[in-house]
Amino acid sequence: MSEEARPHRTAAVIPAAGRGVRLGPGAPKALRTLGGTPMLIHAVRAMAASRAVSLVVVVAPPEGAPEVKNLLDEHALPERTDYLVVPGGETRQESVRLGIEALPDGITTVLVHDAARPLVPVDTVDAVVEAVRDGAPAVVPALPLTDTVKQVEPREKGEPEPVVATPERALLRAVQTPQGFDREMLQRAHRSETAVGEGATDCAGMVERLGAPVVVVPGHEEAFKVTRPLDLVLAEAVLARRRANDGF
Ligand SMILES: Nc1ccn([C@@H]2O[C@H](COP(=O)(O)OP(=O)(O)OP(=O)(O)O)[C@@H](O)[C@H]2O)c(=O)n1
Ligand SMILES: C[C@](O)(CO)[C@H](O)COP(=O)(O)O
Repeated sequence: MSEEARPHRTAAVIPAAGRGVRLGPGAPKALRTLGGTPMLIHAVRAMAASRAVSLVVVVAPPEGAPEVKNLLDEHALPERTDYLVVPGGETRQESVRLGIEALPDGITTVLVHDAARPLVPVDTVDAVVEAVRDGAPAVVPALPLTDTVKQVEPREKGEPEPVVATPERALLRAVQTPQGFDREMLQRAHRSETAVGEGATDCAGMVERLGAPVVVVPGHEEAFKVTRPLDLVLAEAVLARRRANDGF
């Protein structure tokens, strides 16, 4: 089948195998609740809300895969959305690779979305999918920064760190997820020794290491990552406001 005739099929891979060390003691972060529902379920629903997404691959904590499968069975997804659960790895990058390896034939576009970004709006998801379908091999949603950023020479904790540069803030963006990819490009990045390795904190950065173009579309304030305890307070407030606005 020619490239033009190939139907687009989109899957979302959700790495959810992290511990959530920065959030503090408790269950693995993806299983902690937000408004009474596990964060992971919010993230899965956020992906399934896009009509483009026909499959969600959840990468679960290795020992928690059966529990995650039960959770997904309990919380209904739209009928058009299938899901798979696979056990994760030691790092986010490894977990994403395991998720990609589980993708069936026929998927052409892949979203990679942190379980730790449970509140991303569907418009942001759709904007990413659209940009990939329009031909960009890698797409990231991102926002301009509000703080000024300094590059430093790292020192032991608590020691003053010398500043070496102040990048021009107007040229910087804070990158969110879901990040969207042409499937072959994402697979190439995860199989490449050049792309895999130290300092690659997102998949788009790995694609950049291959010399391929990555483009930015507007992100959303509510797509923030739940990383520290205060983020959880904010996430509860955003969810409560949404529920009040929706009248349930
Ligand atoms: N071995 C890992 C580590 C992280 N993740 C996932 O990658 C996403 C982004 O990672 P982060 O926010 O750093 O989560 P944690 O690694 O859980 O957090 P921390 O670094 O505080 O432990 C999360 O959905 C997390 O579950 C994963 O699937 N496998
Ligand atoms: C992928 C990411 O969310 C983009 O901002 C981020 O790099 C993940 O970093 P983490 O340290 O694994 O949370």
